[in-house]
Amino acid sequence: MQAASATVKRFGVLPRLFPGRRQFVATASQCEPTDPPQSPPPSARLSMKMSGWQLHNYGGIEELQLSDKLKLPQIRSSDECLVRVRATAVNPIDLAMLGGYGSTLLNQFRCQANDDIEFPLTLGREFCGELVQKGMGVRHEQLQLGTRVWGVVPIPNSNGAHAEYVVVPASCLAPAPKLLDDSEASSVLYAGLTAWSGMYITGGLGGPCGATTSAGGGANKRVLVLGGSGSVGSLAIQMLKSQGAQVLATCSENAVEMVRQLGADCVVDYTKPDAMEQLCTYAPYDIVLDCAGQGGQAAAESQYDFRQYITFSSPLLANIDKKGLCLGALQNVSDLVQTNVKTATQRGGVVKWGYFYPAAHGIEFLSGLVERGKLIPQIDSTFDFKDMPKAFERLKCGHMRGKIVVKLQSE
Ligand SMILES: NC(=O)C1=CN([C@@H]2O[C@H](COP(=O)(O)OP(=O)(O)OC[C@H]3O[C@@H](n4cnc5c(N)ncnc54)[C@H](OP(=O)(O)O)[C@@H]3O)[C@@H](O)[C@H]2O)C=CC1
Repeated sequence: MQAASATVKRFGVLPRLFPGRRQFVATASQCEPTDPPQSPPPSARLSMKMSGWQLHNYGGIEELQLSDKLKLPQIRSSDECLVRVRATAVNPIDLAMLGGYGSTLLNQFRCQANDDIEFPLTLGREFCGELVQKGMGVRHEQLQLGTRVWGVVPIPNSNGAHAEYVVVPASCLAPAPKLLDDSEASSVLYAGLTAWSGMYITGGLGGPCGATTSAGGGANKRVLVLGGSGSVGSLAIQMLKSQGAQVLATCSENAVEMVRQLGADCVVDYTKPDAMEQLCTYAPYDIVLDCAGQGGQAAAESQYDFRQYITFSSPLLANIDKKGLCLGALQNVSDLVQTNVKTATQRGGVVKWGYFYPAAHGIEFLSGLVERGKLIPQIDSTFDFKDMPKAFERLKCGHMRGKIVVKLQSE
């Protein structure tokens, strides 16, 4: 009885904050009895305004504008959650989207889903924060109000994580691993799920179970990771080693030691004249994972053999930006076929395009690795929220050694 009244006090404020969406949002009595009695969560302190970085035009870093008068993003369907962001990260996709990359296709999704116009747009694909409100359909026991969570924002969402609050589907969230602080926890999932989907969905490394469950897999497979020093590459190496794969990785000279420490069995400095020769020595590879922005064309030009070459730098969105939906789609088919004809005849392998995919079982896989101490995030640099443009400047300079983190709250 005591617990129930405490909870009413805690969540009684929510329907008043969002009068139009009462049917989607968990209130006190609806959360009981699964919610244990807790001290008042931050939801009780939600205000209608928040700070966030927005774009009103595509362009350079100067287009990023900070405002403290933004409307909180709204829960629009019963499976969504509102999270107060404590830390977020800046990824190459943010910099690209700032310049308008992918807008032709992504706007189709955005406008269909939300009846929204293109701007304002808030970037930011991943975060660590606190669950402050959830839709009525969110029944996961682990997702209680007040839970410290980590999560990702699906690409078409126009409200990203470079703001005090973000709304995402519950499937894009999980409790943040206790071993990681907020900054570390904000830096894993976007790159981690990219590597995971490349390996297990596109590459089929663990068979059907690897793609549809958190089982992983890949023991004794030989994988070459191009760009082992960056965000995706540094996580891919650790994920592969945790599954018993043989891992070769490329990076530039000053990252060789770091990449070795991540567990790569052999590290090749790609700037050395004999780099290609060295890579040929260890071929053939079951999978080459291009985390270095090389693209499919590089597969045809390589001298080593492989079964699959999976690049995360596909021309898919750029072709559609350039030629429109129909002609761009045709161009994509043509590019993929042409690249594959070349590589099949020259190297005997296939080229595939890999993508970030926000799969709940991928998050579960990554959570498991962190909890077992098999995956340690690499942080390149950390910035305060007010210095977001500096974080973008850092990314623009390149030569990343892990992730760029932006903190909203001190830990
Ligand atoms: N399709 C998708 O859904 C996604 C695609 N991506 C793409 O994947 C790629 C990797 O992303 P991310 O890890 O975040 O990027 P980062 O910028 O964090 O890492 C790239 C790394 O590659 C190194 N590098 C550059 N050139 C080479 C080379 N020729 N050989 C080996 N290493 C090289 C860089 O260091 P240095 O220059 O010092 O060598 C850097 O450490 C990017 O192109 C990104 O756009 C990422 C996420 C999702």
